[in-house]
Amino acid sequence: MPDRSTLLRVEHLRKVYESATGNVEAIGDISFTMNAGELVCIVGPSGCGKTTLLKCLAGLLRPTSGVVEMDGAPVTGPSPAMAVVFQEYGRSLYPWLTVRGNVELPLRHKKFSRAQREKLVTDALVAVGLDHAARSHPWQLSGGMQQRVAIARAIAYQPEVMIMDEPFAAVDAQTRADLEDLVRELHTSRNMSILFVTHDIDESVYLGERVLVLSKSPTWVQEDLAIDLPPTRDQITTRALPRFTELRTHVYDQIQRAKRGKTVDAQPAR
Ligand SMILES: Nc1ncnc2c1ncn2[C@@H]1O[C@H](COP(=O)(O)OP(=O)(O)OP(=O)(O)O)[C@@H](O)[C@H]1O
Repeated sequence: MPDRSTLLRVEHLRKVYESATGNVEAIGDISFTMNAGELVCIVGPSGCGKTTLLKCLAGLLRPTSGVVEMDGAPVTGPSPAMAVVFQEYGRSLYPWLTVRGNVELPLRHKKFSRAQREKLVTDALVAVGLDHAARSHPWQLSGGMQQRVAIARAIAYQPEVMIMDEPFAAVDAQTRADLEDLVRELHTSRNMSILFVTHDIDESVYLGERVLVLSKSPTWVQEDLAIDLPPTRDQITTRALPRFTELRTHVYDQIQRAKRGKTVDAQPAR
């Protein structure tokens, strides 16, 4: 039985960027919770503050006000409980290290024996289907394979939550579908808690157990939608389900309303 206790709590989060040319209120007032073992997707109009939100959650940016808590403790800086996978895999991997070296690097800050480290790295590379490429360098791999390395690095780190910021935006459609299935597989087989930010409405519905739809900036949570699709998902059959179409249409409609700045009645997707 998966553990479904509260993992992440965000309450009245607000972020204002201050600069000489004026202040930008990126996040108005965001509150939500995420349970351990959940896969939650976040979508919203372009520029609505998704990246700002993730940086605040990951302790990379200090909120102007409000609270972010992991396991009941306030997040005040980068936390070993979280691993972040960014869109720009090219810039997040070290070209002079091998695939294995890249995955192993963050583990050097944890108190593992060499044997434990090697086991974690091998296990993570197997999980992403890259054990055969352990001795290659990132620049010898395709974009999709490089993003798998970044994901392996996050898995090996054994975070309590993996935070992904539009991780597949820069890969081709076929690779993207494979990587989406990898994320689903990590979630279902390892019970990984994943917070996944995407521009792509279909991707959010295909992946998520919940989709948080954000308003336009200054941002709040316009809808917290339960995705009641079967947990075993498949690119062809799941996307062909009438319920998939209903849900993606509903999210699309919410985002159109968000762009127009309309207040939305929390109509369930029926
Ligand atoms: N460092 C900064 N200084 C000032 N304003 C910023 C800064 N970073 C982001 N912003 C502003 O905050 C708002 C939200 O930006 P953010 O990048 O978080 O949105 P996003 O939803 O991730 O964008 P996109 O959909 O384009 O990926 C935007 O108006 C942006 O211009």
